[in-house]
Amino acid sequence: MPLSGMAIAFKASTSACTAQQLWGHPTRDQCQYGFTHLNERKSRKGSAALHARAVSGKLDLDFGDPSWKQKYQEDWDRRFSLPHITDVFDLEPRLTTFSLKKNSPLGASDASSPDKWNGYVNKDDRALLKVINYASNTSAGAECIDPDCSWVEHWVHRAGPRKEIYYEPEEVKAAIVTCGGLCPGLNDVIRQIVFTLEIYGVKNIVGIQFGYRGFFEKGLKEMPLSRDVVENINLAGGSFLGVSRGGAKTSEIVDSIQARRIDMLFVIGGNGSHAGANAIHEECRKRKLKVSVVAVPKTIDNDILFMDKTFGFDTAVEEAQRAINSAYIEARSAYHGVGLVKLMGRSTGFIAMHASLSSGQIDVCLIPEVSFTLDGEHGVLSHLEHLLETKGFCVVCVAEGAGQDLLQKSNATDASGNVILSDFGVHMQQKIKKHFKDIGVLADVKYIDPTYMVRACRANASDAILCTVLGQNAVHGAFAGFSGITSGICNTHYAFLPITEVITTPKHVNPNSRMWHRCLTSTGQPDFH
Ligand SMILES: Nc1ncnc2c1ncn2[C@@H]1O[C@H](COP(=O)(O)OP(=O)(O)O)[C@@H](O)[C@H]1O
Ligand SMILES: O=P(O)(O)OC[C@H]1O[C@](O)(COP(=O)(O)O)[C@@H](O)[C@@H]1O
Ligand SMILES: [Mg+2]
Repeated sequence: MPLSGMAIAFKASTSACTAQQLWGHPTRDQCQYGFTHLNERKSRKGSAALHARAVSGKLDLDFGDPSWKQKYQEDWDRRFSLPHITDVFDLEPRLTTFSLKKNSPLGASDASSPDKWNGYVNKDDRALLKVINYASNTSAGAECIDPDCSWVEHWVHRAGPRKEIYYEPEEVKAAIVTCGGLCPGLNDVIRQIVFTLEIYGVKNIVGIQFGYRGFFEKGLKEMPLSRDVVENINLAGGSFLGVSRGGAKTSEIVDSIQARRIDMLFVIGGNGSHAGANAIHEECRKRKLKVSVVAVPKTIDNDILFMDKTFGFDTAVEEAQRAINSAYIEARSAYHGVGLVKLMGRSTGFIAMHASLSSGQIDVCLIPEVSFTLDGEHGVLSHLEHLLETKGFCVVCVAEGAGQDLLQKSNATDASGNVILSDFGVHMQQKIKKHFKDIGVLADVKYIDPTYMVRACRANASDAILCTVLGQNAVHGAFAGFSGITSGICNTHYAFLPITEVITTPKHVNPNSRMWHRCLTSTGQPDFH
């Protein structure tokens, strides 16, 4: 039943559990290292009962209750249900205009013909987020909910094109914005969003320049986008639209969305941009604007919850390896050479860990999630001494956010409110130089900081594919009527998730994960305590 003009009727109230309520949940510290975090509490009868704390912000489980698992899963399903424009508007969908069958497209002209092409994702299709059944909570990397570490299903919604859509493509104005720091693959995502929108039949596509700023800063004009315009933008790094930090004025942004008559907004960005996208989505709902806000997670830091990886991360690791290799060559070729490389990752050590693992040339990898001491018998410096003595050289990789407890804290923040960190790379370089000078041992320290080189490059093949899929899925999500969602890869499957769930806290390296253990096995570094 095609719906011409898509008349809009508002619903009296939104669903019982609104995204606003979810957004109000307290930060879940357990998300850092798993889904849950157990704390022990005395029950009224005096026996010790284990309760899962804050699994859903409010859920308090009693594992003595035989239905705890059902309650947990119901809560999970509620949290991961996708906000939809029909939560606010009474709307009937129409058959999609997206078909890859060139001679028999679905849609008004062909609505009655049976569609034999199984190219659509059913609204109830889901993917399992976790597949390991941990036999014990002492298993490596175990993420347990109850003391027995019972198997619990965590489902997320499968991404992809739906057979029914909630927008008339010819009437749609779609906007794309890229926010935060640069990341390899931004242009690939922009390009695929434009391509896919055009396949649906959208004619009015614009780019918003320089992040959220483009919505309100005078002089920043919308950029008309089409296949012709974006055809080759993936051949270069950076963002064709420009990026920026700061300027999070939600009401002004939504005023601008309203004035420009934007129906779909695609936000490509990291944690901060996602928080912004969700605020825009909420404000649009409040103003009863039929706008789908769909995000695509971007960050070389790979710190977005539930995602296997974010686009740009693979490329960043590959580039980082080049810096590590140079540091290795310098250190290897010098008498008592010490190569030191600082890699991005303000609160997470994913790039440092993966680049250390992939290069195989690192002796010491230091990340924010794992504390260490520099001085003393068990400190990093004494280990470097040992390495110079035994193998004659060494290579150290540090993540930007590592060792912040050893440095003077600064209260400075960037335009987006992110804390500006003290430079641990420079500190480490000075400490190494001073240490070897003090003990009278020659050390030739070569420090490499490839920070911006790592993220200003073009996406590699694997990231280019990821960007392609995520960009396409973002458009499918918007046409399917979702808003306040993001598109990601979760446990090897492409999924839609509510933004509220992915921004509760940044994802971190789990020091008890097999991956970190593999990194330690590879570097051979001891505990620095
Ligand atoms: N909590 C928030 N609510 C609304 N907007 C935000 C929030 N945090 C950041 N932003 C905005 O999102 C944009 C990108 O944020 P930033 O932290 O710089 O990058 P990233 O999205 O990569 O994490 C900026 O314009 C910033 O003002
Ligand atoms: O110097 P800039 O542009 O503020 O960027 C530095 C930051 O960018 C990052 O890559 C993170 O960027 P995002 O927040 O955009 O994902 C951090 O690792 C680093 O601290
Ligand atoms: Mg960020």
